[in-house]
Amino acid sequence: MTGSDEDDRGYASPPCFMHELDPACAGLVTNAKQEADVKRWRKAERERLIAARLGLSSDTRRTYGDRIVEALRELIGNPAGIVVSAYWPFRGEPDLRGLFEEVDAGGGRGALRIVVERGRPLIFRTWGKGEPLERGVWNIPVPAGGEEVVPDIVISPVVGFDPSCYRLGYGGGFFDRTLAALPKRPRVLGVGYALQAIPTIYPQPHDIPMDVVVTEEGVVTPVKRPAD
Ligand SMILES: Nc1nc2c(c(=O)[nH]1)N(C=O)[C@@H](CNc1ccc(C(=O)N[C@@H](CCC(=O)O)C(=O)O)cc1)CN2
Ligand SMILES: Nc1ncnc2c1ncn2[C@@H]1O[C@H](COP(=O)(O)OP(=O)(O)OP(=O)(O)O)[C@@H](O)[C@H]1O
Repeated sequence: MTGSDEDDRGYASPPCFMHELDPACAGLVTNAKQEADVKRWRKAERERLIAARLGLSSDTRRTYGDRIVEALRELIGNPAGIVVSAYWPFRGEPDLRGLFEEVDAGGGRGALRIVVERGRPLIFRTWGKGEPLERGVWNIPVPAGGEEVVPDIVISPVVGFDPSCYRLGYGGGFFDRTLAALPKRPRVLGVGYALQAIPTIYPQPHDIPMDVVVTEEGVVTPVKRPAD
């Protein structure tokens, strides 16, 4: 159909009406793309960092884990009357299980985290050395009994961390959902090896920074962020 109005306009594609959109809505389009980019980047970065961690020999991981426990002992201080949530290590995470005995001996309570369901916050149940465990989601051992508690201190293993102490985890969103849902914000002590330090995790609105991160090299405190 030559000579139609269409041809006379001379455009190769329909005009863009983006400028007529509500700017907030146009922003959503950009944010959705950014979010997808960050998700893709995080997935690749998790794989790289977990592989690097598993690349450490078990002897090295044990030595580093012992140093991390020493620093945590200082940070926790007197555990009398408080609930400290540690974790059951997997995929090469530092093994801090000795802390459960120390916390109990000092008059505190140790607790383990439990995945109730994907997309839901974690819950915490008390656990002490020798008490029964059962297999939870992803086969992570969880207390078979114990009492549901709100921890005063949460020791959180990282896959990666940045200078602002933002945490990259396994991608379930459990950490941030749990902190957002707790009735009282606990002290959050991240733990990892120094090789898990990255320049940024590209923090998203849901990401909540940790108070400190402990590695075999010492304690990282967050650099001030512009919003502070
Ligand atoms: N030792 C330990 N226990 C813990 C945690 C932890 O970080 N370390 N978690 C701390 O919060 C929770 C478990 N978090 C997990 C989250 C995701 C996957 C996981 O395997 N995810 C999928 C991919 C998910 C995705 O990208 O959508 C996978 O790797 O195949 C495993 C554990 C509770 N218990
Ligand atoms: N408070 C929240 N409310 C709703 N969704 C959330 C919340 N926190 C995280 N998510 C969602 O969970 C997904 C994974 O988040 P993120 O990449 O921060 O996981 P992660 O911190 O690496 O994982 P994990 O905490 O399980 O170790 C994201 O798509 C995010 O939108």
